[in-house]
Amino acid sequence: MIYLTAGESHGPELTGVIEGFPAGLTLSIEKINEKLHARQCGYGRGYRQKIEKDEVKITSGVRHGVTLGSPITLRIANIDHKHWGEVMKPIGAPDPEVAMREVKKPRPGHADLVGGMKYGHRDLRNVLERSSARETAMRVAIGAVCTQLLNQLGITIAGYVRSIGPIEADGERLLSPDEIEQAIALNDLRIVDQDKVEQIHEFIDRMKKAGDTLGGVVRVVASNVPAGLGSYISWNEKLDAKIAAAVLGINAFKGVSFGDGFELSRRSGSNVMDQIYWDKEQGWYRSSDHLGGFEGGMTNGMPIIVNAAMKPIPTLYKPLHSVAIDSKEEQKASIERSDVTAIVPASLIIESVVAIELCKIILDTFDCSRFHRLKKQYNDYCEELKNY
Ligand SMILES: Cc1cc2nc3c(=O)[nH]c(=O)nc-3n(C[C@H](O)[C@H](O)[C@H](O)COP(=O)(O)O)c2cc1C
Ligand SMILES: C=C(O[C@@H]1CC(C(=O)O)=C[C@@H](OP(=O)(O)O)[C@H]1O)C(=O)O
Repeated sequence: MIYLTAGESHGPELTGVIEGFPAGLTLSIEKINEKLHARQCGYGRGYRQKIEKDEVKITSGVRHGVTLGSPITLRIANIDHKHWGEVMKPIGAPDPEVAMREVKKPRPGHADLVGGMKYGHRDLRNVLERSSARETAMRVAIGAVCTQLLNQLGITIAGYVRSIGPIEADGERLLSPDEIEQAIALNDLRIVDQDKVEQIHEFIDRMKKAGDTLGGVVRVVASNVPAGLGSYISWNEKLDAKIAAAVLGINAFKGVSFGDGFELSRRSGSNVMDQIYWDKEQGWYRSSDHLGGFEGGMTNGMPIIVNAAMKPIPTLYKPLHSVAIDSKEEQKASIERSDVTAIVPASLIIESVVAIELCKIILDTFDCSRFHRLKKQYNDYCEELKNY
């Protein structure tokens, strides 16, 4: 399976194409739209989310709700485009009467300056529009398609927020996907610790007033994943490495770890390795999951635990030092409408890219032309593992 996304933040729409997805999978549009809606929520988001109402339109690869095996095309309209029609029209010369809302003062932490230097753009809007995390709406839609395939194989994935800026809001133990779903349904921060909600709201409000921004850490847990996905044979077959690349492919993500993460490096081996057990009922299992479900680049049958760290949002309403690209005058960076923090939607976005990578490896490992056959092979494989 491969996929591609296209579209500018204030252009007419986002487009995604998935190729190599099996025929015969029943797909729910409602479930895709639920994820898109969830990505728009979360305390700390900016005004743009009040304008958009993300909904997917499927224009190929699905008929009467069932996948055909042909490329699936997904489209999401940018409602905000109506305010940017002349500035962002794909074809036709710009109207000299309309201000083009050019961006000339690159924002530190954004792709603005380097993107302009590399591609020769003199209006940094040409960089900003595609480097914007608006694109993640499409990755969530693609992730939602992949999640439906995984769910039908019994695999579940859930993401939540572990910390926002300096404030920790983590559960003490590893929660089950159901517990995570329940916990995050209770607040607009996707945090497990309900007692911290007020404190974090106040902190985000304070940052907003100060013209500053926040990042955070999220965790995604994938459960009921069979052992042996990925391979130790070559570096580029290691599934943990593929997931890490997918996570760092999300705007503003700067760190990724598995299981107990960097903390593992401070402990002795006896406190890190997940000891091996077997019983007739469940076959092979471990008594702990410090390593986050990976050994030798392969899943080991324990839940996959991915932690991912997001830097603060780079656009500041109290802007930082910059230099105008034409005049070379020292100036404050441009201000574009912005979120204070996007760590809440980010937990769902990371969930989505983990789903995409898991789906890809499953489709690479088993016969992917027909879902029914894939499922049979997959179940046989799981049975074989149990009897090893
Ligand atoms: C869901 C989400 C929303 C974001 N919203 C904003 C925003 O409103 N303003 C902003 O400056 N950056 C925002 N970002 C981060 C930038 O897109 C990102 O930092 C920038 O493209 C530079 O890429 P890099 O941080 O990966 O180097 C957002 C990121 C995500 C994942
Ligand atoms: C549009 C989304 O996020 C955008 C990501 C983003 C950025 O620079 O990454 C900047 C902001 O764009 P705008 O200036 O249009 O408000 C965010 O709103 C979205 O998540 O749907």
